[in-house]
Amino acid sequence: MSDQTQASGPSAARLSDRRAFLRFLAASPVMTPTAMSAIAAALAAGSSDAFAQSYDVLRAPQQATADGIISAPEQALNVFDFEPAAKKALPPAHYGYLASGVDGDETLKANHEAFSRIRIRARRLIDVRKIDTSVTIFGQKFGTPIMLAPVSSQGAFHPEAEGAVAKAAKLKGNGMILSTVGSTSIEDVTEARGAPVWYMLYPTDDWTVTEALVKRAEAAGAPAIVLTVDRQGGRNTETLFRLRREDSRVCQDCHLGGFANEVSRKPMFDDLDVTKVTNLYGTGMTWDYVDRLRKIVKGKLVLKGIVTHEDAEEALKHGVDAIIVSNHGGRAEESLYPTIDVLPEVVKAVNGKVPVLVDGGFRRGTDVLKALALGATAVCIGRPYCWGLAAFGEPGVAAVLTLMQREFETIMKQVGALRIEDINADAVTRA
Ligand SMILES: Cc1cc2nc3c(=O)[nH]c(=O)nc-3n(C[C@H](O)[C@H](O)[C@H](O)COP(=O)(O)O)c2cc1C
Ligand SMILES: CC(C)CC(=O)C(=O)O
Repeated sequence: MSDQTQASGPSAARLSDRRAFLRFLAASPVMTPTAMSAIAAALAAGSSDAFAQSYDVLRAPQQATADGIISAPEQALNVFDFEPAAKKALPPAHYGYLASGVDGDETLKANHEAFSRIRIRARRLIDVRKIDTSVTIFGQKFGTPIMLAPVSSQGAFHPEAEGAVAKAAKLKGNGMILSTVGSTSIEDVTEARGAPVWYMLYPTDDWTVTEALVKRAEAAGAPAIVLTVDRQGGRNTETLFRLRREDSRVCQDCHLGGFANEVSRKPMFDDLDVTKVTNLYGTGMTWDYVDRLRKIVKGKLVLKGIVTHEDAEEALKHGVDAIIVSNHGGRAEESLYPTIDVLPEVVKAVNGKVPVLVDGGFRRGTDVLKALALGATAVCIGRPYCWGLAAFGEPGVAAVLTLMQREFETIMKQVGALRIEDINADAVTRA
């Protein structure tokens, strides 16, 4: 297994000093004699899993904080712990921008809730001590099938913005997709990630500008252009508006709104003449636009925001190289089906011809396994890594990625899968 998947926590140096480590464990208020002797035996046997085995007992006493909100990334038990920490760290309007769905947030909530209707079938008596979680998409190998979805304006969450995210993604082996309206240029993100990143395109209504964005992304090495197609109808981000009642300060980074703001401070539009551009979303885009883009994109063209088999079939006809099943994390339309529930119809329509990715509500390793079992090639997460970023910068993002990866590896072993390809429909059933 790569170093991308090792547990964080007490350093290797501390682990190598067995006696000090055992003294440290013995001092823990939750340590039981049985757990203590199991850990001592594992250490004596030189097991590289010693820390993993002891981790459950170790981390419990580190948790308490005065207000129940974590104050360091290593205190987190799961990714949910980062959300209140992000809320505490951010001005209300910035948190509102991150948290918001649309209308009553029904799609947003449904995305995650839907995972509990899918149950996992555990398998026994398979030697799962060594597993491989790597996945290759478009010839690019990642250490994990958990990718980072494009999230705009990350400067609103942390001064290091997408740069911090890219560094954590490099450390943990996650693929990354940069938003057109990111706070950091693709050149800087690529350097921080140490590898090419995918570029998410919001089309403008000036073809010259759109073409220049694509060319710049490809010149920076982006193997894929990800066209987001689910923001054409406008939206009502009510949670954001509610929190802005508490925080009326203007923010150039995320919620001032309007095209001028969105491009004027975003580095991908530097040096471009944007005087003719009036819109990033309501551009009247149709399948003709996909054809036009297909002709100029030299690498792979991906559509993000597909939620029906009809559109998946159409996408294939138009030469698309991959699909991301997405409802924009519940930020586009209200009352949509959860993405995990529409994934099977898209997978069926695509029939293995191109990779199918999915995002929306992924918070647990088990969520990831369920999607892969239902035919996804990889999954993307949005808000969770931004919670980590907002609360603690790069170490926060790294901790979020570590926790999800650790949970994913655990459930992979529990279903007896040694490689990503071993995860199939037999691993899940509808509740
Ligand atoms: C604050 C925020 C900004 C986003 N910005 C973009 C964007 O610029 N382009 C895009 O295609 N999707 C954007 N998304 C949607 C994500 O790419 C992704 O589809 C969604 O966050 C996945 O759901 P999750 O947050 O529940 O993981 C954004 C999401 C959030 C929360
Ligand atoms: C509105 C855009 C600037 C970013 C986006 O896609 C989002 O906030 O969901």
